[in-house]
Amino acid sequence: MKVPKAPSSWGSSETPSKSAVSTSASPDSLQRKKDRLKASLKKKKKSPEDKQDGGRPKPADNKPFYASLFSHNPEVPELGLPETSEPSQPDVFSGENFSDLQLHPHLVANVTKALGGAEMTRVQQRALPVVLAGGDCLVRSQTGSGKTLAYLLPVIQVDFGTAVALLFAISALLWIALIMSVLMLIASALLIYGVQTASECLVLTWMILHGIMLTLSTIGNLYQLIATISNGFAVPIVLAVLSLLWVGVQWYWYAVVVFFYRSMGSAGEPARKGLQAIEPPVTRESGLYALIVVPTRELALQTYNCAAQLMKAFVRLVPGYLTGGEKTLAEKRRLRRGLNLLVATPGRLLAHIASSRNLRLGALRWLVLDEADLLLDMGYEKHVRSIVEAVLEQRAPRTSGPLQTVLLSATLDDRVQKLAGLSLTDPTFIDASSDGGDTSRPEGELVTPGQLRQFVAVVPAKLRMVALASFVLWKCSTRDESKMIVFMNTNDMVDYHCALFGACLPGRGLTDLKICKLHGNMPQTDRTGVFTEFRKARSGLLICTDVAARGVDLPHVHWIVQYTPPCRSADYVHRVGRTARAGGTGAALALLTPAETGLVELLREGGLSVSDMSLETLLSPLAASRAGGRPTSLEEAATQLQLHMEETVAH
Ligand SMILES: Nc1ncnc2c1ncn2[C@@H]1O[C@H](COP(=O)(O)OP(=O)(O)OP(=O)(O)O)[C@@H](O)[C@H]1O
Repeated sequence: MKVPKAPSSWGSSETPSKSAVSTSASPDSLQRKKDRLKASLKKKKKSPEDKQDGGRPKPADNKPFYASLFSHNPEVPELGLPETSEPSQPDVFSGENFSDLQLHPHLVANVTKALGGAEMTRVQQRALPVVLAGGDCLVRSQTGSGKTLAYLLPVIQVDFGTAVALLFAISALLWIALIMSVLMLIASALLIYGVQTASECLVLTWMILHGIMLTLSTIGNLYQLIATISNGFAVPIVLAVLSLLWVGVQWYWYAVVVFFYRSMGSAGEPARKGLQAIEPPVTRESGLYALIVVPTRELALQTYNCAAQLMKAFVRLVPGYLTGGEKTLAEKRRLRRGLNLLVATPGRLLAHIASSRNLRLGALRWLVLDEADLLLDMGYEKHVRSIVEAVLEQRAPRTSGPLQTVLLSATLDDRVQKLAGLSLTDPTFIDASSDGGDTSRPEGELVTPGQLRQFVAVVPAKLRMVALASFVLWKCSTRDESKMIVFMNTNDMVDYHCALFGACLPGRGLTDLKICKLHGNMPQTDRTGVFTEFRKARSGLLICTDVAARGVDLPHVHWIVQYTPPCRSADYVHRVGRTARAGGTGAALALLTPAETGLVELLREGGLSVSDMSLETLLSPLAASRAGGRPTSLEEAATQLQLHMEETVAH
């Protein structure tokens, strides 16, 4: 495999030179190794080629080859962190079920099936009633706590009020009566054809009685007519009332039957109607009712998939998505055919609002701004403002009713509050980001799932790549914990390490490990392919930039590794939030150079509990392996792996 050369900005620190000194980190062992190495070098006479090559030794004659990985490294500071910390129990669930909210049964069934459980998370339990009631809402919650459903369910759902439930029960009973009547008709037909049994005699009796009632009713109506004509009073009034009641029952019956037919796909009058309950029924021609704006393409695709799954039972409703990187013409075609719910990234959405006649916002009832702080971080502030303005301008409130806006954000800084001021009217603030929804929580406090185990390892820059390779070999060879995401800061780093690990690691026992990459410089089709594939996979290694750090939901990820530290402690929280989602377990490791240990202090100040993972622990899986049929030391094993990687790059 062709491995790109290391980008110059970081290549020097990532690719140690091959010199002939090997030491370990502690001063004593360092000295011992130096002595041993000097002794072995004295025995070896330098060849002319060695001299030409700056005096560097060559890995010849089956002699062990030492690189300078363990020498001239800066001192690793003592962080004073505990070695391990016990993860706490997941605190994300509320103890209440989706069915407690009287959502449409089809929707509850869909959600329960999709999630494999019916219990709501805390943010869902707090936000769903507010959003269902139709009010604007500002939601803050920890990563992976299920915010998406907190707004998607009310948009799609139909309220199932008590009165409606009663009517539904009555209509079910009348249905039973109707079915019985049909059965009786069939039975009487059989009777006419000469088939007689005891039950058919009963049917016959019922039919005779029914016939008598109908006859009496007809006579009564006739009598009423005659009596009215002859100016009588008492009898005609009684008969008129009875007649009216009878007509009323007939009409009620008719209404119930009609209602029941309609309720096969929907049910009743909601306090705030979801898409499925709007009258006249929403079809793809009805226009756009719900608009969800998200910052990244992956998140758009993921939210669209979630909506499409929930809307499965409601065949008339059509969801869609618009993201940058897709073909505009295909998107225009999709818009022309009609969509009721649209998930979009801001840039492409605005382009369509400006240029596409088929994207009309006049009927819009729901506007959702998801990951609002990231939208602002990514420089979409102007876009979002223009989108909100276009919505307010194009909507026809008289026909479409009030606009409901939901804004979701991990942080609530001034910028987010300004955006909330622009788009929300008298919003309810829901903070489910900490136990008990403590809204007095300081803004700077970092919240990660309690069940997430977090580690930092201080690793000299030269050793970072081999430490990562060793960690991947260690964790991805065990079946239980073999889905891992590694975050790096640049696209070039992702390309380089993905190609390098893809070439080197399979030969070291990870033959089945799927290694893939994701960054913003890849074609959209590749990005979508990788995202979809890694989502479905039970194991694999994804090397990526922060394009996958926010909002994306990649199930069953066991380890998050931060190969380079994030720019802000909030970004650390988002990265590690790709594991231990929705009450699941997970672990995170940040590799820091001695110069980067300031992050630990930031995390501690933010209230996070991180443990120490030593370099020896990281490399120990290599030392346990056998090279050339004999056990190797930790340094030798690490050096061999490093050289293997260097030679792969060189050839
Ligand atoms: N009630 C629930 N029970 C079990 N799993 C759930 C529940 N609600 C959501 N999930 C699952 O939790 C995962 C995270 O959900 P979601 O992506 O909505 O979280 P989020 O809060 O938006 O995360 P982030 O902050 O990373 O954007 C998804 O896989 C989703 O299917």
